Amino acid sequence: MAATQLQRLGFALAGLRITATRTGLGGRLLVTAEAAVAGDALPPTALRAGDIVGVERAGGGHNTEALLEGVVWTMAAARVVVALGSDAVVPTEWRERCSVRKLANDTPYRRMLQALRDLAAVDKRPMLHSVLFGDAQPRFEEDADIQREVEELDEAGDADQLNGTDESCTLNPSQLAAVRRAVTARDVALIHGPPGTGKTHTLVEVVRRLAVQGKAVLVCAPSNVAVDNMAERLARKRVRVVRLGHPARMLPGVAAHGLDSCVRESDGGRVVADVRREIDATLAQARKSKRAGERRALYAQVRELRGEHRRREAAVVRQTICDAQVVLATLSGAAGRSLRSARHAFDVVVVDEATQALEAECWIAALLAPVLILAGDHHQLPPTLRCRNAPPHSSMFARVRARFGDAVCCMLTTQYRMHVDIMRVPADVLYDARLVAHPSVGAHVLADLEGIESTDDTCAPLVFVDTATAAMLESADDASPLVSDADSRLNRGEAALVVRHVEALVAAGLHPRQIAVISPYNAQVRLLVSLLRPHFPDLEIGSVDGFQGREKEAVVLSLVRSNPAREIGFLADYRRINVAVTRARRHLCIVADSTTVAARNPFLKALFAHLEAVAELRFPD
Ligand SMILES: Nc1ncnc2c1ncn2[C@@H]1O[C@H](COP(=O)(O)OP(=O)(O)OP(=O)(O)O)[C@@H](O)[C@H]1O
Repeated sequence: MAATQLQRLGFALAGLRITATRTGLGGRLLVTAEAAVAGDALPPTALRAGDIVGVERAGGGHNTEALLEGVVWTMAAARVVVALGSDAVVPTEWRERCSVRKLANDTPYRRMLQALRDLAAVDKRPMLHSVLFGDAQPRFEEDADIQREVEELDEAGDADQLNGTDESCTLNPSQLAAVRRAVTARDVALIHGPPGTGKTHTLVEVVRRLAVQGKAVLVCAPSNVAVDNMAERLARKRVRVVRLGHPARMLPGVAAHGLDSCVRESDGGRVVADVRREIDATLAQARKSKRAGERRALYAQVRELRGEHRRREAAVVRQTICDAQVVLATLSGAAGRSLRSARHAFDVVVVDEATQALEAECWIAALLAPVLILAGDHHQLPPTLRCRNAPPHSSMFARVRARFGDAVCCMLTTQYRMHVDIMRVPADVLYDARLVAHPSVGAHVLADLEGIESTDDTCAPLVFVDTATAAMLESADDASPLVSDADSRLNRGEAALVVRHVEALVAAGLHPRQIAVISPYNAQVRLLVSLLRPHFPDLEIGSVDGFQGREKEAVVLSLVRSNPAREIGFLADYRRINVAVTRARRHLCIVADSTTVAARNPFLKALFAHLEAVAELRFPD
């Protein structure tokens, strides 16, 4: 498709001119492109920092060979900066007219496939693999000396916290048990963290203790955000971390711990930077030179310098990785070039959000160390698979847990988020009634917050607006141009009720930033955005799937489905409903048609019975 057509869909920027090139971190060629008319803003686009894109000459849409692949480095109103490979040369004739188009990214897929091939080629199966295949029991250190060391670390950790050298909260008993189990694992350990139970907090402590013991630790997660979260928290605990990955995909605060940045700050890195400057100067000279012979010689010099740059940089990268106590990367990033070429041996690999990773992604991690620690919650949503006919799958975490149960898995049992009424059904039905609310949150409601008026809404942790008698039927989303939304549904009646509820919460004194409006259906999300965003720009409105891992003081949930056939589509996945109802801290309002949705599976049945018994009930007409 031509770049101009793609531009209309938000996937390309056409008619650009290149206004600057310079060598950036990692020897990448940073290309700045602006609108052809100087000073004009770029058209609206869906391109974001971190996207994989191709730079091509204008009209080059049919010739993918003449496309330079790179990553969007920064995006501003008037310019886009793309990081190309260190060997890239942008032909002079592209400079006046070029396009940037988004490319499909099959790297994660290729890396997973490679991990499975590597797994198949393993000669002598390590014990970890035997346990992961279910052929051997997981083992834990029972050696008295090691146990004593673990206890000493408990005491040292507590002392840090008491002395104020560690600003974080102490570990509760289930967290402490999970930490002890994880640091004594000889092959695999699982940490099961239901919503709000401090899974990441616990995992950070596991990693810190392993680092103190002198173990080389690799920390992974399926998403960049989850990796950055771990990196930030570990750095705050003064653990020496290095975060692998493209800086354009890291949170701004984490980029300082990025490999590029660590390399740049090192002595060897400064020499590399000198070589880079020499490359830029020689390139500029070559571009200016009018004599073909001289130009050829200068380009040859650039090639040589680039070789030297690569060699020196590889050595500094290797050293930086070896010097770090903890290396962090996405699961896919762990299969990338920097780690492969560093050939660094890790003692332990830790994977956060492991239930959001595909089994094959987890094998990337499992191939990199003899001990694997996975943390997650198999009762929340698994990764999204775009293939409609994909067979049902479970994560490595869920599979290993099903095989070995409590022999391998420690569950965190105190949650620090929800009022007990909000927590009750997930706690009883999914978490074996073992989940309890910490006293600091168990009874909290919105009215306890400063400046919030006491109303029926702000004093109620649970409100159920039942549309069963109101004939508010769902409809299909005919307006969406996207094929993927063909099955999406909306419900205008529910949307109006959601608007009314948000208005009431704001009138009682809540800041819109303290509220989230969520729905399982994208069409309903779009409708709610159109109704609410103009009045409440700070209100967060999104899909249930996109809100996993997040929380707000108040959540308004619209379940949408209302039809005579009582079809509930993907609401039937109890994990989606679990995520939806466990995001609120003090107030959850559910807008739904009980006749359509209730009693369709044991979880929904228990949820609606609980709503009828405990929630503040409303019946709109
Ligand atoms: N032992 C503790 N004492 C006091 N507060 C705690 C403790 N452990 C965790 N918390 C608090 O609980 C909240 C959730 O912690 P964290 O972000 O680690 O949880 P999580 O389980 O990773 O979250 P999610 O449910 O989003 O996966 C944080 O505000 C954290 O400070």
